[in-house]
Amino acid sequence: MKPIVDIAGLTKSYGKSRGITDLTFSIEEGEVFGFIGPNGAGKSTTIRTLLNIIFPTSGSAAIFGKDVVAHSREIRQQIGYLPSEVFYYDDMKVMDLIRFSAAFHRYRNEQRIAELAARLDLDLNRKIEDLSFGNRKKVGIVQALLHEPRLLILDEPTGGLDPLMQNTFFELLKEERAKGTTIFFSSHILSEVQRLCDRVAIIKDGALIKVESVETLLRNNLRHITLTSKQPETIDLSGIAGIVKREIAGTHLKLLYDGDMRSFVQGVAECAFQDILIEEPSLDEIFLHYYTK
Ligand SMILES: Nc1ncnc2c1ncn2[C@@H]1O[C@H](COP(=O)(O)OP(=O)(O)OP(=O)(O)O)[C@@H](O)[C@H]1O
Repeated sequence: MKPIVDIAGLTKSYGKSRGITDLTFSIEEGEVFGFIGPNGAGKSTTIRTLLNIIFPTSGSAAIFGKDVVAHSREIRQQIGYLPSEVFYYDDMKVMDLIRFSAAFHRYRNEQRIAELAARLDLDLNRKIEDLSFGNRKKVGIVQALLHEPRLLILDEPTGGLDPLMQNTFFELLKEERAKGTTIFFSSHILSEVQRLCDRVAIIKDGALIKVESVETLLRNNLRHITLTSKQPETIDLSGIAGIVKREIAGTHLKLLYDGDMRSFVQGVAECAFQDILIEEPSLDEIFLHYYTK
């Protein structure tokens, strides 16, 4: 079976400024595929090139087996796209904007619009200009989902949504996935991508670092561990394998640990400490530790 998104040597430079360089990867039908990288890595540039909003400098991309430049309009009909920043004609009512979008996709299902709006707690009768950033994002989500597209392309979709709304949004995506919709989802938050995606492409400085299954990514156990103690220098962790970095700051012993958490907890159980904090490392640290050696 042909991939639903097929990117080959895709390069976009903005004059002197780097955009993306020689990206090659593909997404299979039905996959939830994460696109992850720090700010400025090139995620939006890739997505905007796929949508033919900007043109590639070299290389090519195909969606549904069709070249994205030559067939952009017909491709767009079957895509739901949520841009990272949503700009609208402020003077319009939410409902009018959504109907306009539905008409572009030749989709008539007022009930689906009402259902999505209710799930997201979005008032369809408000004017766009009266909406907060988060509520504008919800309008974008309804627009992206309403016509039940074959492929959803979401650029940093959760920005501006509060945690409760993020949960609702993830529920909606799971329902779409269950219908067989392919989802391409960019983010700089690893935990968010882990929550939903089957595979991820990792991008940094405009170049692809790796395409990896989330399962493999999760097998990486890198964690920040902070032990609080009156005398952190007396804590003896010599019996624990996998401590990558160790530093003392005041009453804190800060560790970067790459190993089995049960072994760590067992090893540290007899030590004199008052508190323990275990945190996920930043994406940059994961890149540094696993991918740029
Ligand atoms: N219109 C533009 N003109 C010039 N340079 C640009 C333009 N858009 C993006 N760039 C540059 O291209 C690179 C990739 O930017 P891009 O917005 O694609 O990254 P991103 O991964 O989406 O980041 P973010 O998470 O901050 O949105 C950056 O160095 C950025 O400065």
